[in-house]
Amino acid sequence: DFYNETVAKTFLQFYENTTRVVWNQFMEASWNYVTNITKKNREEMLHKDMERSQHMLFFGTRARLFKIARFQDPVVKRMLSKLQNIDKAALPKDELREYNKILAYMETTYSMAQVCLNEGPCLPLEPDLEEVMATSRDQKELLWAWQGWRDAVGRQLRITFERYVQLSNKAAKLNGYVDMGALWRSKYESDTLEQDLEQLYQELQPLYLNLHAYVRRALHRHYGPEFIDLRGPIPAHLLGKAPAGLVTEVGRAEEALKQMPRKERDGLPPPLSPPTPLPGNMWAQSWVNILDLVLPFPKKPPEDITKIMRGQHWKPKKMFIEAEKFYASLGLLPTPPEFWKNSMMERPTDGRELECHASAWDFYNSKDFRIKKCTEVTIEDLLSIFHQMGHIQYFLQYRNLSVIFRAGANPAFEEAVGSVITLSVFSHKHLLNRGLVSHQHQDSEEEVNFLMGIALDKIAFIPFAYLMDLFRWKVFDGTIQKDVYNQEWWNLRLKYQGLCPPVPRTEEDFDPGAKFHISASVPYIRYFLSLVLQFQLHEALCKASGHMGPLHRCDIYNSKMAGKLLEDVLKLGSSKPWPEVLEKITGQTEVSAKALMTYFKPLLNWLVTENVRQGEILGWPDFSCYFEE
Ligand SMILES: C[C@H](NC(=O)O)C(=O)O
Ligand SMILES: [Zn+2]
Repeated sequence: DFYNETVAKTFLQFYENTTRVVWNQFMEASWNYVTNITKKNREEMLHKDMERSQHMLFFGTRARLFKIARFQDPVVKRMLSKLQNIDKAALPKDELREYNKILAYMETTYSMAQVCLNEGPCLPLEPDLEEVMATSRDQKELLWAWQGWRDAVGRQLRITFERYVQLSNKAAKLNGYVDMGALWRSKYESDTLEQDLEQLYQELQPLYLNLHAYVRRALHRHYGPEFIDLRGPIPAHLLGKAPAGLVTEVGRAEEALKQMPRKERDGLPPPLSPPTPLPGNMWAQSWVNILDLVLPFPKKPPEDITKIMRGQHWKPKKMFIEAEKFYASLGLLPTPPEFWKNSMMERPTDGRELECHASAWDFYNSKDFRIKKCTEVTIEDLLSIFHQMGHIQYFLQYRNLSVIFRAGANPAFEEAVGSVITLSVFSHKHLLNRGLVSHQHQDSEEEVNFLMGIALDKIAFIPFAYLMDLFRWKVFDGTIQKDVYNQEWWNLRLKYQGLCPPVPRTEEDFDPGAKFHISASVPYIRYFLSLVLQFQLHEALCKASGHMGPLHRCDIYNSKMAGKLLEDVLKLGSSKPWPEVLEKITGQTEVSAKALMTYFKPLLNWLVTENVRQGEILGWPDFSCYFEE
C-alpha cells in the first residue's frame, strides 16, 4: 500500500537491484555506438535505450503512487521524487522510438559531418577543421570552414530539430512540466533559477564588455576599419584563430631574415615564431587563440606550452597520467584498471566513423569508468583532460551511493570539479613545478598577460554559455517560433556576445545546430553556472590549502586539506540539495561571482584603464553587421 514507508523502501531496493544491469547494458551499447558509428551498433543502442525506458516507466509511474508527503524519511522522499521524473520514457512507445531515432540522427549528423575542399579531401571538425580555424592564413579559407561547417550540420538538422522540440515538450508535459525547458531547469531545485542567473550575468557583464571593447580594438588594428567598427559587433569568424595579419607578418619577418646575408642575420633576435596553432573556435565561445594579438604587454609573450609539450615528446597517455597524478596528490581516488583498459584516448586510425566530442562515462557498475577523447598534444587538450578527469573523480566518489543519487549535486557541480583543478594546473606556479614553463618569476606585467590568457577562455565564454539555453528555453516555451529560429539565434548572439555572422544568414540555416550540445540535446546552462562556481570553489579550496596571496597564483597541488574538503562533497552525489553541498565547501549557500571578480581584478583594472585611454565605447551601439562582399 502506498501509504506505507516500509513498502516504499522495499520498492526502492527492488529498483536498485534491477537498475544496475539495465543501465550498464545501455551505457555499454551507447559507448559502442559513439565510438564506432555503424548501423548494427545504432540498432543495438536504440534497443537498449527502449529497455531502459521501459524500466524507468515501470518504476516512475509506480513511484508517483506513493503518498510521499506523508513519509518521514527524507532519503526515501528524495529518492521517490527523483524517480518520478522519467524524461522521454513517459512518451508513448511509438513516439519514443521516433524520438530516439531523431536524437541519434542529430548527434550522428554532427559527429560525421565533413567539409569538402573543391577538389580534394573532406575535413571532419576534429582535428582538421579546428586546425584550419587555428592556422588559416586566409580570410577566405577561414570563412570557408565557418560557413561549410554550418552548411554541413546546421542546415541538415533544421527540420528534424523542429520535431525534436515537439516531442521534447510532449515528454516534459507527461512528466508534469510545462515544457522541456522547465524540466531541464528543475534539476537545479530552485524556483528563482532564472532570476539568479540573470543577476549573475549582470554582475559579470562589465568584465565582458571591457574585454570585448579591448579585443575589438586589437582586431581593428589588424584587420582595419573595413572589417571592424569600433562601435559595433565583431564578426564571429575572426575570433577563432591567430589573425592572418599577425601570422603573415611573422612569415614575412622570417622570409626577410632568410634573405639577409648570414653575418647581418646572426646578430638579430629570432622573429616571434608563429603561434603554435591551438584548436581554433568554431563558435567564438573561447578566444584563447588570439592571445598573441591582444597581449597587453607584447614584449613579454607567455611561453608556448604546446610547443614545450611537443618538445618534451608528450603523448596522450602521458597527458592522462599527468591528470591522474594531480588528483592523487590531493588524496583523491585513483582510477581503476578498467579506466586505462577501456577508455578511448586517441582518435582511432582504422577509418571508422565516431563521435570525437570529449566526454566522461559512468557504466553504473561501480568499477567501469571511461573517457572518450580524440586527444591532440596541446595545452588546450591537456586542460580538457583535467576537466574530464573531474567527471571521473565524481563518479568514483559517489559510486557506492544508490544509483538514484549517482549524479552531481546539480549539473553545474559536475562541470565545475575538473574546471576547478584546471585553475590550479594553469597557474604559473604549477606549470613551473611541472616543467611546462621555464620562466622562474612572473612580473606584474606578465601576470596581466597571464590573466588575459585565462580571460580569453573564461570571460569570453560568459555570454555564450548564458545564451545557449536562453535560446533553447525560448524555443521550448514557444517564444521563439520555428520560422525565426536562426534570426533569433543571431539576435541573442548580438545582444549578449556582441558578435555578427561574417556572411548573411537565412532561415535555410540553423546555426545553433552547428554546436555539439544542441545537436546532442545536452543542456548548457550548467557551463555558465560552473564558470562562476569553479572560482568560488577554487577560492575555498585555496584557503583550505593554506594559500596566501592573489587567488590567480594559487595551486592546490599536493594539498590533502583541499582534497578532503572536495572529497566530502563529491561523496554526496545528488543525495543532498546543492545549497547544503555548496555550504560544506564554501560556507555559503548561494553561487556568487565574487571570487571570479577577485581572480580577474588585476586584469579588469588594466582593461578599464586601457579602454578609457583609448576612449572605447563599451558595447555595440552600432548594431549593424558588416558583411563580406
Ligand atoms: C564547455 C563545453 N565543454 C564540454 O562539452 O566538455 C564545450 O565544449 O562547449
Ligand atoms: Zn564536462
